[in-house]
Amino acid sequence: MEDNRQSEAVFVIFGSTGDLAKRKLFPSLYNLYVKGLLSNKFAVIGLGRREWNDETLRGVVQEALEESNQQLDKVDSFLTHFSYLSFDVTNKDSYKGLKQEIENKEKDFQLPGNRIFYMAMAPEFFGQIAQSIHNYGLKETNGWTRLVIEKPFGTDLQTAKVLNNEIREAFAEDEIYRIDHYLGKEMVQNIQVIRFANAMFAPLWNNRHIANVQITSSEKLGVEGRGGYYEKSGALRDMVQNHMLQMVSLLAMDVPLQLTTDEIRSEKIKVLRALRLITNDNIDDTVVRAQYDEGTINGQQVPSYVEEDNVDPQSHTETYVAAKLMIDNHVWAGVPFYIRTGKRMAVKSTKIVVEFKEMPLNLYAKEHKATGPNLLIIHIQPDEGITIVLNGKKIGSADTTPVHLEYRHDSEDRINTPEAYERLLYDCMMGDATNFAHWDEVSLSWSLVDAISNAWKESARKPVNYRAGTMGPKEADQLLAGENHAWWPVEEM
Ligand SMILES: NC(=O)C1=CN([C@@H]2O[C@H](COP(=O)(O)OP(=O)(O)OC[C@H]3O[C@@H](n4cnc5c(N)ncnc54)[C@H](OP(=O)(O)O)[C@@H]3O)[C@@H](O)[C@H]2O)C=CC1
Ligand SMILES: O=C1O[C@H](COP(=O)(O)O)[C@@H](O)[C@H](O)[C@H]1O
Repeated sequence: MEDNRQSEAVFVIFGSTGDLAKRKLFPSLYNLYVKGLLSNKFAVIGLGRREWNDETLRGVVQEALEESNQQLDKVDSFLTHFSYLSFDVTNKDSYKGLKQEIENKEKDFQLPGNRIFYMAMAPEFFGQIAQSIHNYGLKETNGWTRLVIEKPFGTDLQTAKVLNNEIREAFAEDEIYRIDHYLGKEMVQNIQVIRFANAMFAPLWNNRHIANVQITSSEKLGVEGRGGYYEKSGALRDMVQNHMLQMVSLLAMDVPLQLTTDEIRSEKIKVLRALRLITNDNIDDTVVRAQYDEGTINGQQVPSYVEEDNVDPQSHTETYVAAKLMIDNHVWAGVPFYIRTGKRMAVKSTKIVVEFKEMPLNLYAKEHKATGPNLLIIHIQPDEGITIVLNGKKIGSADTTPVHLEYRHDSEDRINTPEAYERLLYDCMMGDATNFAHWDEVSLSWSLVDAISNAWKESARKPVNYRAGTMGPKEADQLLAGENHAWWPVEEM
């Protein structure tokens, strides 16, 4: 039985009139409510500058639930927990009204004083909001207080440090929950179970048996009206700094002493510390940056990146990154971790392929030349599951053939699979920060990303182009070819 007392809290959503709140936060809270994981004792205070009232917000929440195809049988009681306060985060006087509103809701719903402040707003406000929460006494309560912060956490190491210092003046590290929604995905969370709960993988998980690891996160979508943001971010900051490096660290971390937040984070941090630095000297051999050209997606002609709204026609912003990352430690020396991510690619897919080394002497390979390496494929999205690729005998023949052992979640499992945000909100209520990024992870990731970004500034090479609707530029194939490796065709797996 889950401990519902932990979820007896006020959720204060800064930016409740925005896109994230509507598409992700309201449906996730509702799912938790329907599943009984959110106690009946909770209140949500939505904030935004718009002159809305409680009814307007409740109407928007209801619309959000209808759009996300929820069963609406509990919606009326759910909505009674929502209220709205018109609020400008830059106006200090607003916080006095917010304090009063929180206290009123705590009285109305008989809450013990637990408060979650969720920043679903543009990052330039994060520091200021955290400090005002502290300065205006919103943390003075008999319960706990937690701060949930959306990405991006800074735009480089320097800005991330400034932001972190501002936040840390108001909240302790263990009160801060930095969202990386990939850490809420079912199969990303499954990486540790696959690795640490299976005798068949644990002894093989090192440079003696693994040839390379490939992580692909491809999207069909373009920048979808976010050109202004994306111009400054590019795929490097948008996807690599957070989601891709989080997956690398989960795949390469050593076995933690225990499954606690501190132990797991500490092992992940060691991986990030061991990442080989990228410099002007090795950038051209280790990282490929590219930008999409026009092309065809789902049978429709789509424009090139530089023709998108709010994008400079001369832009050099990368919409695709592929990189060969080396982890300079005892376990992984010599094993490339290849990552690639991009917009306007052939498929929407996130997959991890672990390629095992060939046997020293494989008699069948010699005879039949048809054996391939063993693979472990972790399907993160849209399909969820794992595939193990082995060599087997072709039935009725002496030839060998690849055999796929598949486990995919069936449709019933998938209906019950919570969305990433739902899991993360739940973890935050329970005080479990394991699947949130610690400051050390954020800062180490920024160090690598800054090194790449600086080397790009110095490099004579500009981004290459790839046609929209493809799996990226040929240069990304060359990145692997030098090591006699090739990208596995995730679009067909
Ligand atoms: N949308 C998404 O899918 C994702 C978003 N994120 C992150 O989530 C955060 C929010 O994104 P998103 O919802 O898309 O952004 P939106 O632009 O849709 O919403 C911004 C929100 O901020 C509020 N706001 C802006 N200025 C003020 C102010 N001075 N005082 C009070 N409220 C203000 C707006 O309310 P009003 O206009 O009423 O003032 C609105 O509710 C960002 O950090 C983004 O990077 C991360 C991953 C995915
Ligand atoms: O954080 C982000 O992630 C999405 C991709 O998320 P996914 O869960 O659909 O794989 C990406 O589209 C967006 O640009 C980025 O900000």
